[in-house]
Amino acid sequence: MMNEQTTEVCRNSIRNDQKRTCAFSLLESNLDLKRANDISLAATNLDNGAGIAFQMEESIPLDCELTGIVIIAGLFVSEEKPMWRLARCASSNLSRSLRRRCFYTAAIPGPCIVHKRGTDILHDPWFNKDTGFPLTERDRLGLRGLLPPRVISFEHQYDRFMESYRSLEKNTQGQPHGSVSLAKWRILNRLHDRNETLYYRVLIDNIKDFAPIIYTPTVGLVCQNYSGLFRRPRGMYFSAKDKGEMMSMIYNWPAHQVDMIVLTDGSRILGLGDLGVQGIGIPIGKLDIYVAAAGINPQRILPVMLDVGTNNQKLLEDPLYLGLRQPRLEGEEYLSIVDEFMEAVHTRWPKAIVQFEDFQMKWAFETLQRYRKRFCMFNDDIQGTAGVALAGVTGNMGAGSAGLGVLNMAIEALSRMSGNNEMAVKNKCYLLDKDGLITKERKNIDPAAAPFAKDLKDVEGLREGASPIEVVKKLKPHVLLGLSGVGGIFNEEVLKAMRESDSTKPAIFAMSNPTMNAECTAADAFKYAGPNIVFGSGSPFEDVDLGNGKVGHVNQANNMYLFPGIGLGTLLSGAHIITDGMLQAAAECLASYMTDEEIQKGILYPSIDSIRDITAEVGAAVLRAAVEEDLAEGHGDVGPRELKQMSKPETVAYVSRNMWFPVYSPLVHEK
Ligand SMILES: NC(=O)c1ccc[n+]([C@@H]2O[C@H](COP(=O)([O-])OP(=O)(O)OC[C@H]3O[C@@H](n4cnc5c(N)ncnc54)[C@H](O)[C@@H]3O)[C@@H](O)[C@H]2O)c1
Ligand SMILES: O=C(O)C[C@H](O)C(=O)O
Ligand SMILES: [Mg+2]
Repeated sequence: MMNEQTTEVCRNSIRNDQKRTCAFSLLESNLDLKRANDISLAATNLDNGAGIAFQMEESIPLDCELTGIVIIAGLFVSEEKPMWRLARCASSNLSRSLRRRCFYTAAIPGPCIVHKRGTDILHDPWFNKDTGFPLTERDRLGLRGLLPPRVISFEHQYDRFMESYRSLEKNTQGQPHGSVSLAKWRILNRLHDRNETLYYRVLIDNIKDFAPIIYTPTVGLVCQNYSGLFRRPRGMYFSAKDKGEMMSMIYNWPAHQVDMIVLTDGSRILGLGDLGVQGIGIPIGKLDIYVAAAGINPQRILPVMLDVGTNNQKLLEDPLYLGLRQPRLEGEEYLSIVDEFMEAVHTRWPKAIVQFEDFQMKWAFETLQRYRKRFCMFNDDIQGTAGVALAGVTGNMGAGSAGLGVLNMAIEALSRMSGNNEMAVKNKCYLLDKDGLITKERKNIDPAAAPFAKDLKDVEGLREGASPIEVVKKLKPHVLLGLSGVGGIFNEEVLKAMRESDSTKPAIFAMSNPTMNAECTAADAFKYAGPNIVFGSGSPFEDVDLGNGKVGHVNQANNMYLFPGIGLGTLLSGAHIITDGMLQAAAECLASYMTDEEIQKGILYPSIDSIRDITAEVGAAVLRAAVEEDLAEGHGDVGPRELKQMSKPETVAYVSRNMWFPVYSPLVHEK
């Protein structure tokens, strides 16, 4: 606990607005820096919950010898520099083990009201702290005797988990990649089921290592094996059998408030096709990213599976399959189920945002048009993918929901950025699907693809249905974008043809997921198309060693860079719909995030490690677009007028400040 003298110095410093002195006092005093919770609480007391601001950059010399645990607690520091960013910056030079012990939090947790006691708390991952319950709390909540006597700190629990994870990595070396990834997913999933605070903390701190496990690509494998892996339900399942019941079912969800829903019908899971009810893994993974990247409170998220049957024969015949054993509903029958679900959600949580994910193309477009003016929703594959591909799009393979979504938005943005009219930009984009180049000669052309179909007289030397190699050889494109879901279609011949690109730095994006479905690997892209390419892939690949100390940089061109900011920005704006303007703002924000120098080096996106920074920027861009369109109704205590008055940096700071961060809150029981 903080001693009397230090408390007094800090109190005075705050009163006199000498925040720096206060920080120094904390560091130089003889504090017992081993008890994170104690310090956080002390800080809360000092400022009556308004928080302490520590000027971290100035107050902790980067080379100082730190023997204890550094506790960085307090609220937001200054408009331009949110607390956690300062903290991250200050802690970046510390050793790995000390860094992990830095508690940078944008807000000191207030007490959390819990309506249960005893084992019910231990079995509730929202509140459970495992061995971390302090003795006083064990008394208050009827937990004495239900846990081993020793109280283990959060940091200790964290280390314990990471040790077991690292030893799993060590012990499974050399084993097949898929089974190792599943074992890693299992250990993380068990923690998720048991203790959400610790789970999200390890996820946030190790996002680069863990994203490939809880999200793409391992989540694909999890979905494929879901029925066998199933132990406990997560999220909600609405099925065709629930027709007429959804309005009451929605009240079965235990949380009073839900901010973010990710919904799938399982019909196009990554590039793996129709996985029926097993697709629930996708909403779960996306929402984990929402918590980690956007700081959406995990008590306010809801993964949803809309089970309308499956056309996957293998699953229908699988005795373990957990979904409805019937073919997919079609037409009006299908839409009536989605309608009922949307109405039910809107009735209970009118402000909840619904992200449609991995719907097959026909329903992806149809539902987007049907709901986007009535509900706060967006389709991530159509609308969230565009910005990550916006680095420059002139050639496109895969005329599905993602490919068309990218084209639509990219044409608009590129024409705005370049000053060319949309038609001029569109003329430079060529669309291929499973039947090759799409031209006006195509029979039964999909209405969504029709605007991009080429007139044969404008594509001299090419024919309807021209193959990728024909198109690449003829057009010498600057950018080759793959959203086909078909692994390996950027084969050696196609990649070699990209050497003749008119650009000195051609871009090759193999965006299909998971890894097996990528249009090419990073290694093949650099090997066959040459070292000068810019490479992006939906699933992560290792950077490629090009010899002579040169590295072929791999960019993860995945909509995870955008959707968390779209959701968070919309939520904080209080807008009741998500407009093209808001989505465009998100895309342009990401497109302008990197410096020219970085882009020259082939680095198109920041490291996943800084996903919270990016999300804060994207979220702020979305929020400001909502304000400009007069759609922002405000959120919580912050009304539309305050939002309007915020400068750009103030908006970024506001967004960062509203990100939830996992720390154990004191639990208070109420009947
Ligand atoms: N990286 C990302 O952020 C991101 C975002 C969205 C989708 N995706 C991936 O993109 C892929 C497609 O998603 P979608 O929603 O557009 O699916 P979709 O089923 O709607 O569309 C797939 C399209 O690819 C075309 N196609 C199939 N075989 C082809 C071939 N051999 N050559 C050229 N085109 C071919 C199909 O005709 C169709 O037009 C999936 O693998 C998905 O995981 C990635
Ligand atoms: O899920 C992903 O990793 C990206 C995208 O939404 C997809 O459908 O592939
Ligand atoms: Mg998707």
